[in-house]
Amino acid sequence: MTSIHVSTSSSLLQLRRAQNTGAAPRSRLPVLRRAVRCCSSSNGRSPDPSDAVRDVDRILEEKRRAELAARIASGEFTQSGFFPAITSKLGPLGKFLEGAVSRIGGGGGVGSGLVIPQAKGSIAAVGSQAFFIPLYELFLTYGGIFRLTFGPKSFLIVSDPEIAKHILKDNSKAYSKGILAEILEFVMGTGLIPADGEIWRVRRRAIVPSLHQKYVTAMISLFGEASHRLCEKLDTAASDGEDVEMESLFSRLTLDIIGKAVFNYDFDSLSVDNGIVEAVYTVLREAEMRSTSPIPTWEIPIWKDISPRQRKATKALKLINDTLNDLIAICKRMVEQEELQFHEEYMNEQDPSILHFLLASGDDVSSKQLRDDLMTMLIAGHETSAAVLTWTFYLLSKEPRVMAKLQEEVDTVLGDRFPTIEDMKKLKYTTRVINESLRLYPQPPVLIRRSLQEDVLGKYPIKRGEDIFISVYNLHHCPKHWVDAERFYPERWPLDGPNPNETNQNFSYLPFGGGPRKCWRHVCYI
Ligand code: HEM
Repeated sequence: MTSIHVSTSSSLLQLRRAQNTGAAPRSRLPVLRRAVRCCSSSNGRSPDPSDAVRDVDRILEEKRRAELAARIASGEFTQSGFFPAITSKLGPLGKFLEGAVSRIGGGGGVGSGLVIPQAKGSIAAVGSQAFFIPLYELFLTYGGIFRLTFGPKSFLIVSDPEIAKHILKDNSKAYSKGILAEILEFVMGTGLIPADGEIWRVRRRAIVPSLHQKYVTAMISLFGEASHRLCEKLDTAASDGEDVEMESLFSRLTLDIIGKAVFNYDFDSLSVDNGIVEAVYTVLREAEMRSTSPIPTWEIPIWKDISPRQRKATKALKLINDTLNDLIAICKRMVEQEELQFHEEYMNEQDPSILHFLLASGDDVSSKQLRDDLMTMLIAGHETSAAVLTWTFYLLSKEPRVMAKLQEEVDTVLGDRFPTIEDMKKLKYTTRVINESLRLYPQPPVLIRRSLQEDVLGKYPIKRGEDIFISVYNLHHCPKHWVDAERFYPERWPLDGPNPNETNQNFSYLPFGGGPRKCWRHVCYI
């Protein structure tokens, strides 16, 4: 059998750009919406797309960028009306900025003669694009740190690796998660992603040890089984000549995996649409809506009771919390009955989940914190992984050369087997493909922070309370750092070299963040 990761022996995944449907993106930050067509193929390799078409695309893109840069540089855009204009074009992030700006105070100038460059004007020229594209254009014009100002409020956009390193690592204690924590509070509470200070320190120390080698080994088997179920679904679609939406399928795949990996729950969302899956998506959509709403209606007491959307969200959240409570109770009973002593590499073979590890280690079952952490892992692990898979397959569909090379490696290393932890180390080119996909389309494309005290960023002093967006997308596309930055080229990192990360790339590459708040996924990143 010839297979690539979640692809199938008889399926050729041809991703094609969905026409602009105007549909709102489902996730909190906009992710790729692509349609995928499955059709039969003898060997799973796609034919070369027309070079001519690609050349035309490239020329048009270059022309569009040149025009936009010229318009920004000419001062055509005026500051008045800039915010509504930019926010309408930044998609969910833009609305999020607008909403956040109307809700929180902030902004602030600088305390010395040095003034951070300030972006001005309307961005009407950028058309209907994901928000990280206009932020990139602004970065090319205004540099590694600039201020987006809207009346008395403002945000700092950071695209400079040194400044990113300073905020994320060297002086990380001086920054909190700011707006992110405010927006996610209703769903994640003080879970590991939004938490700051002592709560974060205590919980990170409790949870990260659960990701030991034995757990990762068990998880890789789980990934294989879940991916196989997806492959079967794709094979059926292929033989029926059916269109499938890969973003949705990858979301279901990662939800199924996270459910098992974190609390031993089988969502089985690839096969059925049950109430809990819908509840998870209702809550995710509510988080997205809250991040984009200019008025926080959910804070108005009476509104919660009369708004059908609010009532639906509250009901969904209750269903998830009740389910989590049941799972905690079941797991607690298992822990009480087992004779296994807790130790460093503790793992219950029937239930290797993180929840089981935490309860066996003595975590407080009745605590809201435990639920917040479980919910955080459910959301953090599932959305990001689904988006990375979708973008990677999109890129592969555009580069048959890379696809063929990857497929050859997978066939050689795996043949017909499911992958093991040892295989992961041998899948070097496959890893580079994912590294490169994460470079071109990082998830999330921005990291959000707020300064807790005065600080100096680059040469600019900043005040306490500044809201900061570190644009990972800009860092990953910076033409100064990357040769041929827009090209999908996994070979840019030699196979016998180290795995690229923020340290060996001097904070020009940080798909998993950096410093103490880095994604713990890197702990098990092989
Ligand atoms: C390809 C997949 C993933 C990507 C690209 C990714 C990316 C990131 C990034 C960039 C951060 C840093 C956020 C910040 O600094 O504000 C982060 C943090 C985090 N991620 Fe991931 N992540 C992925 C998968 C996962 C999975 C599978 C889980 C768990 C099941 C997870 C759990 C977390 C947690 C708990 C944090 C917060 C860590 C802390 O603050 O101590 N992530 N992730």
